[in-house]
Amino acid sequence: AEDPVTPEQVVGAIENTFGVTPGERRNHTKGTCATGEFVGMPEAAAYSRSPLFSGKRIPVVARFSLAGGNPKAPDTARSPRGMALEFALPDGSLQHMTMLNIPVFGAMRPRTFLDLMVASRPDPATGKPDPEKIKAFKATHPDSRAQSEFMAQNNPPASYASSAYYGIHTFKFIDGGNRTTLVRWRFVPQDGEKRLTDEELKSLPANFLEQRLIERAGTGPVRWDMMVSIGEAGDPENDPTLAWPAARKQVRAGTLTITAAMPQKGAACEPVNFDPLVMGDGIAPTGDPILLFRSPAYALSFARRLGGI
Ligand code: HEM
Repeated sequence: AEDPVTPEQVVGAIENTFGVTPGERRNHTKGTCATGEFVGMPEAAAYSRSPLFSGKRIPVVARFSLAGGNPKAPDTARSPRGMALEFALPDGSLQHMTMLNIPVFGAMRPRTFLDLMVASRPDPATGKPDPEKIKAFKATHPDSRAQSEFMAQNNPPASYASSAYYGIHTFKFIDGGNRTTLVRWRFVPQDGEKRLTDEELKSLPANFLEQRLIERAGTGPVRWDMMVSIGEAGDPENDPTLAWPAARKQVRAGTLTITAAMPQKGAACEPVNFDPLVMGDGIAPTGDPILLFRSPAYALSFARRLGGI
């Protein structure tokens, strides 16, 4: 079905809801830079010819973030956390993975995301979103439910280092013989998943995620296992709101190691546009309308912040 929503409308709606911090990202404005490396496993090379899985050490620039355009969002906020990775592949090309700590997204079409931004705009009288508008949004957008349910049942992470991050979209792995496999990937923390308790949600200060990550990386490497689910015929390919059956074959595709973290100002991740469609050979996008929409939306946000707007 035709969806005439434009990146200008959506980025404009994000700006209207959160305000603009000149020179900064329109979304995921609050964040922390990190650096490290990735080493792929031969099991993944059986599905994808990407140099990511060559077994060589691949330098990584990473950025951890809080969703939303508020640069002062409290680290206890019940919003998604992000992990964005840029891999410098041995053949000179780049691979991006721009993930969230939730397994399913809250929109199957850009229109739903736009409607959420409009519904979340603070009421000038209270400075907060109007609960009636949020209620009406939820009632009219069933594709938003899986994400809200997950977030209601799972508190935010205690540290960026103790969270899993999900690619959410379905991607294609392409092997040396041009055979395509549908996959979904996620990064599972070797530190284990630790969430804030209800008590901590009330008592912790606004800023602790950056400091905890810098301290954790200072004590030694922080690692995640990259896990890949292998799709089967009939698995949803173009809908990021639907999970795949848990029984899908799991392949350990590699290990991400973060060795240092630092404030984003002036650090390597700051000027990167983590466009999820930046891909090397051997990995390709599906027709997921959210995945395809993200690229021009990020480009617009990137152009504005580079222009100092
Ligand atoms: C219609 C859907 C979406 C829209 C319009 C949207 C929009 C944006 C925009 C404008 C940015 C800032 C880009 C920049 O200035 O560099 C951003 C950042 C980000 N988005 Fe999305 N997004 C969407 C869906 C998603 C999904 C599905 C994921 C995860 C699977 C995701 C993960 C992230 C992350 C992790 C960042 C921060 C990247 C960084 O650290 O630079 N977004 N998004």
